Amino acid sequence: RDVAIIGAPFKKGQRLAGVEQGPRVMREAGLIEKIRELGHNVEDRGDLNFEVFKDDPRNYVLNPKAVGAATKKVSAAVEQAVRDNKLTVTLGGDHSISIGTIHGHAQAEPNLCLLWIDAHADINTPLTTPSGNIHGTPLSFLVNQLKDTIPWTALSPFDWLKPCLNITDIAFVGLRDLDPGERYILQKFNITSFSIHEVDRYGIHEVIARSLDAVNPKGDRPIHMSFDIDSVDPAVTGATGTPVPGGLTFREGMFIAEHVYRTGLLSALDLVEVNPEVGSRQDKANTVMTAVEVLTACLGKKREG
Ligand SMILES: N[C@](CCCC[B-](O)(O)O)(CCN1CCC(O)CC1)C(=O)O
Ligand SMILES: [Mn+2]
Ligand SMILES: [Mn+2]
Ligand SMILES: [Mn+2]
Repeated sequence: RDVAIIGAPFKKGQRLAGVEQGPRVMREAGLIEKIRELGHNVEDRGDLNFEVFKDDPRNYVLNPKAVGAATKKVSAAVEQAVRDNKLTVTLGGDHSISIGTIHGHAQAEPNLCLLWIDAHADINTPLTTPSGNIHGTPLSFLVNQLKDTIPWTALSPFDWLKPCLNITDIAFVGLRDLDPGERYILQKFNITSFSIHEVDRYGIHEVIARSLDAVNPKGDRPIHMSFDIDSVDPAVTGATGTPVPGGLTFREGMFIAEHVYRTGLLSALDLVEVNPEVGSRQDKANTVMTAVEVLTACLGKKREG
C-alpha cells in the first residue's frame, strides 16, 4: 500500500506542554525508514501548522478556537490523503486531533468503522467534561446520536464539523478510567467496549476479534484505528499526559496492531498522546519505542524474529 504520514503537533486539547513534540520524536526514532523497510511507498507530508489564538476564552471547553481551527485543518489533510488512496497515518499531538482525522476519513470513506484503543473513552460532551480538555471529548463531536448534546451555536469554531459516525460503528479496547458522563453514555447506547477487565477475562485475541466482529461483521468496512499510547501500561509508556495504572502490555498492544493489519482493511490510523516532556528519560525512550513498534506492526511488521 502507499502510506502517507501527517504530523499534527497539537497540544491545545489539553493543558500539558510537550505533547506537540510527538511527531518530532517519533520521526527521530526512525519511524519513516522503518515503514519504508516494510516495502511501503511512504510519503511524509510533514507537520501541519496550527494557528495560534491569543484570545481564546473557555466556552464550555478550553481553547475552542484553537481546537476548532486545528481539527478543520487535520480533517482536510486526512481527507485528501485518503482520496489519494494512501493508508493515512496521523501522528499526534493530543487526542483532540481525532475530531479531524475521523471527520476527514469519513468524508472519503463514509462506511468506516472505528477502533478506539485507549484507557479513556474520550466521549465526554462539552457539558459533562470534568476538565474542559477537548482531548477527553472528541467522540461527542463526531457521533450522530450525541449531536444534540453539543452547544453548536456557542462553539462556532466547530461550525464546519458535521457528525459522521454512528455510535454502533465504535469499539473501545483498553478502558479503565471513565467519567460519570461517559459511563452513562456507554450504558445508554450499549456501546461495544472491552475494558482491561475484559482483556484479562477473555484475552486480547478474543477482545480484538469480538471488537471487529461487532463493528465490521462482514469484513467489508474500512477501518479507522485511533491508538492512544496511554492505552498501554504506564510502566511501559509513562511519557503521556493522563497515565492510568494497569494498562495493556507491550505484547497486547502489538497483537492489536498485527491483528488489525491482517484484516487488510486498515485505512487510517492515529497515534496520539506521546508526550516526551512527561516522566523520566527512560519513560520517553520506552514510550517512543512502543509507539513506533505499534505503528510498524499496524503496517505489517511481524514479531517472528
Ligand atoms: N476523562 C478525562 C481524561 C481524558 C483523557 C484524554 B485522552 O485522550 O488521553 O484519552 C478526565 C479523567 N479523570 C478526571 C477525574 C480525575 O480524578 C481522574 C482523571 C477528561 O479530562 O475528560
Ligand atoms: Mn506499499
Ligand atoms: Mn487516554
Ligand atoms: Mn485518548
